Amino acid sequence: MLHHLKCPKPLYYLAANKFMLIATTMTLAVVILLLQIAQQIAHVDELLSQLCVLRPIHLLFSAILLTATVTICLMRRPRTVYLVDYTCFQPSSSLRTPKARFLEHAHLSPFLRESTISFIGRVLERSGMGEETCLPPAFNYVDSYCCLDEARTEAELVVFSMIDDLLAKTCISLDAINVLITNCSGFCPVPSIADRIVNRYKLRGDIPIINLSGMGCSAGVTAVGLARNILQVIPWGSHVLVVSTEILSPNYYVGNKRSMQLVNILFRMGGTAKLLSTCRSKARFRLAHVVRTTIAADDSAYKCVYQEEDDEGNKGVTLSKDLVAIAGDALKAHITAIGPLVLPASELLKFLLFSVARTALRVGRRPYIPDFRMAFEHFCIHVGGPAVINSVQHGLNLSDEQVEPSRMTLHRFGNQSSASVWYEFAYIEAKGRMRKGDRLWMLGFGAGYKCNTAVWVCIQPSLDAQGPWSSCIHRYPVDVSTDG
Ligand SMILES: CC(C)(COP(=O)(O)OP(=O)(O)OC[C@H]1O[C@@H](n2cnc3c(N)ncnc32)[C@H](O)[C@@H]1OP(=O)(O)O)[C@@H](O)C(=O)NCCC(=O)NCCSC(=O)CC(=O)O
Repeated sequence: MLHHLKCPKPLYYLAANKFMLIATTMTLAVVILLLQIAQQIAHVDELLSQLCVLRPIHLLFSAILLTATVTICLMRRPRTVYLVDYTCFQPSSSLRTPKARFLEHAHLSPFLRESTISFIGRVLERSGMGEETCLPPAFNYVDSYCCLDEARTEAELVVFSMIDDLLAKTCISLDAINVLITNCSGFCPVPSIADRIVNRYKLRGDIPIINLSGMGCSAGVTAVGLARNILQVIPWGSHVLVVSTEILSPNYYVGNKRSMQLVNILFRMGGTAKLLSTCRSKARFRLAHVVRTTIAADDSAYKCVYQEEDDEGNKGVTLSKDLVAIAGDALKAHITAIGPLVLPASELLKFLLFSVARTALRVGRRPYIPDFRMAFEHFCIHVGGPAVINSVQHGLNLSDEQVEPSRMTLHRFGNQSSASVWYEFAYIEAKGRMRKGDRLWMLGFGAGYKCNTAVWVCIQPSLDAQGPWSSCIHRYPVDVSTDG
């Protein structure tokens, strides 16, 4: 993905600036310190005699000034945001859709041509998905008509069950939830999903609610970033409930355009609920960074995941064949922003030296790709499809073990849009791989086109963290190299 990366110049400048800043600050600090020591030695007697003439009122003013300065500095410092806990929707086995059933349904469809059905079969085999991924009941209807009630039922099933689990897990009272944020890209009923949550749980009347739609698969990270920003300005210790899902029933595509059928093939049910707070007492993770990059200004990037109607008027979402390359461009722009925040100085220095040498020697060698394995112990890469995962793996030089959570989530659950990265998070925890102090990179890609990051640092690993993997973690990892 990043091999066509020519020269991420901004990263070079940022690395150079960072070093210049560190070097200048350190030099200045040393010079000031030396000057002060020299002055003190020379004037120590003078200083002592001046201190003797200081009146108590001077000392009082100095103390007030110092306290005020420290208080202002502390107040202006951004508050740290924590993840109290999270839950993932665990679909019932009755919703399981083996590939044979999916294909049989395609055969029964009065709308699909033979060539479309054989395309579905080919892609299913190469999709990296197993036999246990789940779809809503509407996907089994032969006429594939989905009414609003059906879509609402799916939304309520997913959203209520994961919120119930989160309330039980965190023991938080409903009155302690101060803000609610939901994100669901393709199903935007009136009233919104967020309103339905307030209605179901009878949340307090002054709760601000935000409902994000049309924001694609990276919107889960967007919602976390929004929660972080809101937590900066509401009373300390408040809680924000963030709910991320994709509701599939109303978005089933019934036509024969291949790039629109791909969404039916790859996307599966899923959702997550998270509780964020500025209070650390019960938190399990600290939110270290949220960084968002959009390349929507570029026309092909804007149109590479695009909701539209085909020639016969069937609504669906087109996935462009260029999507993987465009995701690469978004990632390239993104690492320019995230690199200087997370990479150790040694890695930035290496990058700087390679870039200088490359420019000075004018060699057309591949640029140095920073080693993000030095910044993170765990990686949760959006489960876009096998081609997306492979390409991020190669682009960032990650090992098979580092992308294992992504491949296994694709195998067990399919592409669950913005919720996918949380099933990967749960996979790492269910495998018992999370340790105190570990850093996790959550990397979302989505329509727009966007690439978003959330970085989490583990405060307290869970002792019982099976989550959505409880019934199957012992069977994972599975070998997906033979699929297709
Ligand atoms: C679809 C695949 C699983 C197929 O895997 P393969 O290893 O077989 O690859 P392949 O390229 O040979 O593709 C097999 C067949 O699918 C066709 N094909 C592939 N991509 C296509 C597309 N976008 N539109 C139409 N056809 C497509 C090929 O032409 C080929 O057809 P033939 O067999 O006739 O030659 C993979 O290409 C993949 O993971 N693609 C990325 C899927 C994607 O876009 N995910 C993002 C979802 S959106 C999302 O999650 C959020 C976001 O990122 O925005």
